[in-house]
Amino acid sequence: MVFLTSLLIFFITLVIWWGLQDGRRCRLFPPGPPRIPFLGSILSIAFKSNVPAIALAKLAKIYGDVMYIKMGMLDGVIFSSHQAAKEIFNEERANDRVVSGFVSTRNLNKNVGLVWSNREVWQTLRRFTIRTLRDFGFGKTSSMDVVINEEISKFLAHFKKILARSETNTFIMTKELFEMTTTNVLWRLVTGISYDLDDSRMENVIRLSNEFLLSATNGGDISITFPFLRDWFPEWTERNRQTKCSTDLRDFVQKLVKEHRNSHFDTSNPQSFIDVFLAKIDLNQNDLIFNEQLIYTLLDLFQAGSDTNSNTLAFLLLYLVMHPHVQDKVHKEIDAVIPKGSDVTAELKSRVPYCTATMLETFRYASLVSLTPYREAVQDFQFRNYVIKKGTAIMINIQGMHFDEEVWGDPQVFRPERFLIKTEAGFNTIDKEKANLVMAFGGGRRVCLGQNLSETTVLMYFIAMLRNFRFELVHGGVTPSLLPHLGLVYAPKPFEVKVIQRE
Ligand code: HEM
Repeated sequence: MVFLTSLLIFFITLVIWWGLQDGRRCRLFPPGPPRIPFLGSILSIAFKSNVPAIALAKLAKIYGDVMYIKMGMLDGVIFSSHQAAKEIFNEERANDRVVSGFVSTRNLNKNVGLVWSNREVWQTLRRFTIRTLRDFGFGKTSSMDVVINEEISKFLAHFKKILARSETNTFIMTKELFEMTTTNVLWRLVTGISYDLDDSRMENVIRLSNEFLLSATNGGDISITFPFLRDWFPEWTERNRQTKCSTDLRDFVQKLVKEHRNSHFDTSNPQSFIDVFLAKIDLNQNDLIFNEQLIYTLLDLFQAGSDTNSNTLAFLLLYLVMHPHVQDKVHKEIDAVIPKGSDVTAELKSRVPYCTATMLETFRYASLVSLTPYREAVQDFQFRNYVIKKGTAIMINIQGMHFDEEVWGDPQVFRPERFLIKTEAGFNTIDKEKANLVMAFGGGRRVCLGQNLSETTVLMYFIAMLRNFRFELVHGGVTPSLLPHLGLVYAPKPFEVKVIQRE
């Protein structure tokens, strides 16, 4: 009994001591939910929602748009309003990425690639990549149109073959449908290669990339909140799976570069991004450009670009199936604006406001990347009246902002009309102010490098698909779920759909 009482007193003293220390440590930090030893605020988050970004958005309504959060061993500040995001995007001391947990596993603890590199390496590679890809047509509407249209034609033929196999014209829609074709668009611009849509080697590589992206959570991933658990329980914490996927993906890219060097490579006449990179390596003009950086840059472009566009298109079809009146309006606009037999071009964008609004609403509603990949405070700095300490993770809650009732009014409703305003002449046009509130691609100096390509690809595939088909719920079938598979990039759950070929 004496022993138990002493233990209880010891425990209570320890908790009080911890509380005092914690209060002193966090005195100047932004406000946040209560913390307990070891777990921090994890329970407060878990009680709010099983979707971390939604839970954090609910807490932000209580504690404010700049909120301190302790998750296990991670100190983080969550930015939950457009104003707060804008302010932190301008903060030079919050531009680095946090490199730990699954990121360290993937990048072997090195400062490499585009997405998770920092400082000079990131600056050099980002500048070089944007410039070189632009030379190969990336971001230039006319060249992208040609590539995308060729891939769309291949894809439509492939899709019709899939449909022909079904007597009832129904099939299970998965995000895989668009993966190969949208990866081809990107990969052609980066490597010059376009794969067959049933190429099994590429299918396998895309599967590995998916597996990696779905193995981690966006917001409080255990590999970052309790990094030591990765060494103790590599299977349970997904470390083994992530190591395997990363090794296999690296092997694929290494082989690709080798094949490229052996077969296509001519320094004087570069045909793709890889060629220019290899030429730079050979000239050794910049000691930040070397083989390993090429491997990780390609890996980053591949992983950042393959799942994102295809998942967006799958989400888009899901929303159209669930909202047939939106699909009717899309069809009406396409039929009125695009003559039969003509190509779908990016230039059309200004003439299809309803389709553009539907795409924007999809970016908002799907919130594919729910929180921006964590950034890190590289030194202590003052933000509003608070101090953000060196090493704090900076998280911008994209999904939270996309579902903020004060901004959108009815965020749970899929309603493209929210992005439209009428011109004086009575035509619909995109409300630019509203469109700028869609944060799907992040912002500031680390804004998504593929935004332009994505918007063009998604819009052109969307129009091409809807011009040819109508998508409907299967009568008597299971109602599709709007809830996504969680992961670093959200994915729609498979759903059954009936496809009707349009005249
Ligand atoms: C629907 C499609 C896409 C979405 C929603 C998306 C979203 C994002 C987001 C939220 C970020 C983080 C930005 C930040 O920290 O502020 C990002 C970064 C990035 N994205 Fe995308 N992305 C998409 C497509 C692509 C494509 C097609 C590419 C390929 C070129 C790409 C390449 C990158 C790269 C390289 C970064 C890292 C940028 C940096 O840290 O400097 N993304 N993306």
